[in-house]
Amino acid sequence: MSGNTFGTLFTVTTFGESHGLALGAIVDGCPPGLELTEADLQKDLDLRKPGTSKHTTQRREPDQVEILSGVFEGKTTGTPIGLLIKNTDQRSKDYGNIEDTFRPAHADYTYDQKYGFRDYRGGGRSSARETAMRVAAGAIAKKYLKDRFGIEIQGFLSQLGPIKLDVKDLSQVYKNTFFSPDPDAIPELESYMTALRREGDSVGAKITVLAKNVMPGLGEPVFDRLDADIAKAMMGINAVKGVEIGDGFEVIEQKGSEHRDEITPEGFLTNHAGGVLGGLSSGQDIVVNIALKPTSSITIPGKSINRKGESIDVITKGRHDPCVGIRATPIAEAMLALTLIDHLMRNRAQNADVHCQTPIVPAHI
Ligand SMILES: C=C(O[C@@H]1CC(C(=O)O)=C[C@@H](OP(=O)(O)O)[C@H]1O)C(=O)O
Repeated sequence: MSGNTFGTLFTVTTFGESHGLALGAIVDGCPPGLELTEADLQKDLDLRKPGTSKHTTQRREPDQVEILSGVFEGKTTGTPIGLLIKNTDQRSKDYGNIEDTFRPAHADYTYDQKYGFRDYRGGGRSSARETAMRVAAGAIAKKYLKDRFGIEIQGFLSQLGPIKLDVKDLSQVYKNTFFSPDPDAIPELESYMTALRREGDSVGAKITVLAKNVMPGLGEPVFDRLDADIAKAMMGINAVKGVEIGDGFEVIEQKGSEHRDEITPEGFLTNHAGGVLGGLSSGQDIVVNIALKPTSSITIPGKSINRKGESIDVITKGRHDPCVGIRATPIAEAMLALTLIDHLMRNRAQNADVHCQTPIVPAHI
């Protein structure tokens, strides 16, 4: 394996580079009989695609997905689902000066060290453009989880640089290009981003993703605990530098009496654990937070070296996101959906005939 396949029973293999002909994926292990059309995938792809706001990259890609196989008469057949998105707006000349130099904080240097050379056009395989395929595959997982089990996945922007967002109205998240759960904060986000763009700089962000109505018992201790696999899924997204489940790093200062989620027959009293106990889903909401670093492609010159190892100043050209976190919500949702569907399949394979005598406790009172 060389790192381009995710999952064990429900698998996604992606291929493609930012400036190549196309991006593609093979989704294997999808149960048969799921009603599926290209529109189901396009909805999420349209949320992620570039060029929809002045605060994201100005590259314009329709990200029109084609389902090549695995669906017949509107339903999945249980055979591999082939997906394709053609690249249409490559501008490779912007990368002429990147061929022999390494942008600080980008994958340029490490790709060259590992492979000896790289497709430098648009970042090649290391480009966040690759995440389009995860979103397409994740939309299949989301649909199955929702249609068959009522599991709902919802993400939102919870912080952009210094601006922390309150969760005021989750129904507004997909109606604004920031994925903000606080519509009142949009003017502040707009002016922050406008100033940042003028400086030619970039900034980090935090995304929260929730999964509701997950049944207890998903996850495979000890190495494939659900939280461990969620962390792997999230860290595999470009620019992600941190993952927290539930209270995350806040647990450091908590006492056991504060942190524990007490259980009553009517429901759990709190959810500090973020829906995972002992590496298994508890039936409470799964709560994941991820930290995305500031985009490395910025127009402020920075010190680096060329391929000969000589000192140079790098100036990045091209069309880039000043905050990759702005478009990361659908990507994080997709990766959580892919992790959950894979564990659902795995749980079904081993434990379909298990009966636990204890009733399932509601997620919360
Ligand atoms: C194209 C997308 O984002 C790209 C992500 C990206 C990078 O280095 O990650 C670099 C830019 O590519 P280009 O210079 O070719 O425009 C972004 O536009 C996308 O998300 O679909």
